[in-house]
Amino acid sequence: MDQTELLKPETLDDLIKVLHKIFESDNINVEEVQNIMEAYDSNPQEWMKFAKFDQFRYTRNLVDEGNGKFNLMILCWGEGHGSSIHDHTDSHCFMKLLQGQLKETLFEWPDKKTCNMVQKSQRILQTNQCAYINDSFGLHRVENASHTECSASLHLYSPPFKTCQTFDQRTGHKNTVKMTFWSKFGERTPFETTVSQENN
Ligand SMILES: N[C@@H](CS(=O)O)C(=O)O
Ligand SMILES: [Fe+2]
Repeated sequence: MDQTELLKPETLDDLIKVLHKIFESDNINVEEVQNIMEAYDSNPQEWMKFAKFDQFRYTRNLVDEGNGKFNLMILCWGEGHGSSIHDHTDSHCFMKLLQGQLKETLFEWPDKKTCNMVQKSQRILQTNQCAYINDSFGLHRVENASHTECSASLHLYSPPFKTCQTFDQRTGHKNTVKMTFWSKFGERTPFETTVSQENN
């Protein structure tokens, strides 16, 4: 067993250190990363400085650039906020709930004849749970279905990516969209670089 599997990260900083160690290798064990992320008990005091909410849509807040191997970010979901149906640009995507709940709906990749997109499954992710997806699993949409509670999730993408494809649920038509950060390392990103955010 790899040594990192035995460690429980006590803080977010601890978790980031362990992730750096794991991603030094080019062979990623998905289950190992998922277990480590799940083992961290979310402590809002440790991540509050990154969690910047917007009134209208979910925000992406960069926490760590993982030595170029991964991007770690906190997504902040106000009541009713959700993403469009999208892919993950051939990257690994880990998603750990830090606060509240999120509903994840999986879809099949549309084929040429498809009009309405085919829904595969749906689940509710609970605080501290860590989900995983890559393009071979299909596409997903994530929503904070609550009308009274906001949610926050910690996402790790490896390798990092700057665009993804979004899909129209009724037609299957796709668009490439830029993905931008609402804040980086706790500082609000200047306005010019956030105008094209379109996935939310
Ligand atoms: N993959 C999405 C968030 S989610 O809906 O999984 C993003 O990075 O913005
Ligand atoms: Fe996603």
